[in-house]
Amino acid sequence: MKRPDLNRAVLLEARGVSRLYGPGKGCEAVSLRLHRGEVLGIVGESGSGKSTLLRLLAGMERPDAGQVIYRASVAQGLDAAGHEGELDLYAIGEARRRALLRMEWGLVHQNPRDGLRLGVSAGANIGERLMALGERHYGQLRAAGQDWMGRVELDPERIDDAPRTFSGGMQQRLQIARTLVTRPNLVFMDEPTGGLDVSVQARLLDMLRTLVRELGLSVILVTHDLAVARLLAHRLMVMRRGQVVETGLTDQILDDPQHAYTQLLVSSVLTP
Ligand SMILES: Nc1ncnc2c1ncn2[C@@H]1O[C@H](COP(=O)(O)OP(=O)(O)OP(=O)(O)O)[C@@H](O)[C@H]1O
Repeated sequence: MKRPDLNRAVLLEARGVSRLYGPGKGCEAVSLRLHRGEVLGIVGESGSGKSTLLRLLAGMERPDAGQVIYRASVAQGLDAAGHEGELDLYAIGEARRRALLRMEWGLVHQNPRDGLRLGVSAGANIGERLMALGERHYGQLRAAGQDWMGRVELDPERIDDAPRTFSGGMQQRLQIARTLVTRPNLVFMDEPTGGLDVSVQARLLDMLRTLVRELGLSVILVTHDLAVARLLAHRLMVMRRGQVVETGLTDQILDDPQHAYTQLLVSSVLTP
């Protein structure tokens, strides 16, 4: 991925967030900044705390300490100066937090079944998020469903089919369409290609890369797969036992890791 413009405004910021389930288990005093239009990859071996951090950042689990700040004004492309539009995620109410996730953010789960509604059609899965934003016109909802099925390389003719009739890779594509149709200001992805066959993974990754670039998405990406991180992320944060051990541009981290743990990770010794 191209070198990002680090002068871009900060969209999401974590200040010393912690959530520990036991010593070294969870996430401890993590600070980070995600700039608008940037993909930040959080990498580390299984159990290093990546998913815990993602839940804290996405407003799904309250940290024991620290703050998560979302700059709504930056999301809307407005001036980043001042504190206007700055939301302290855990100081606002639960309803507002949930609304953010529904209306402004997107979440791609590792398992598409966690992100889809299996009882309704593919088209309804895509249209539903638009309806939450106020779109009521049936023809437009259907057109958006077909358009997005095409964009994620699903056959638009299958718009009325239930997701459970799709393969795992197709379900993941549908989940991505459902997430991105509303053009979210911030997207969280948790192992988006995990659990799929290698050949299916490669195509999906290629498609995701294109969408991220075309839409200029701001993404927090959790993955243990360094090949996925290499392809999608501008910057990486390496976690070990709940702490950040190294942060930097993706190519720097992967080609010239400084920390001994990152060196092991990159040399594949620790990757499953
Ligand atoms: N709700 C919870 N209650 C107790 N322990 C938890 C909970 N969630 C996570 N943990 C523990 O915290 C540690 C970090 O887990 P986490 O899922 O964040 O790691 P991860 O890097 O995402 O790993 P994986 O890739 O395997 O999901 C693990 O030891 C896990 O067992």
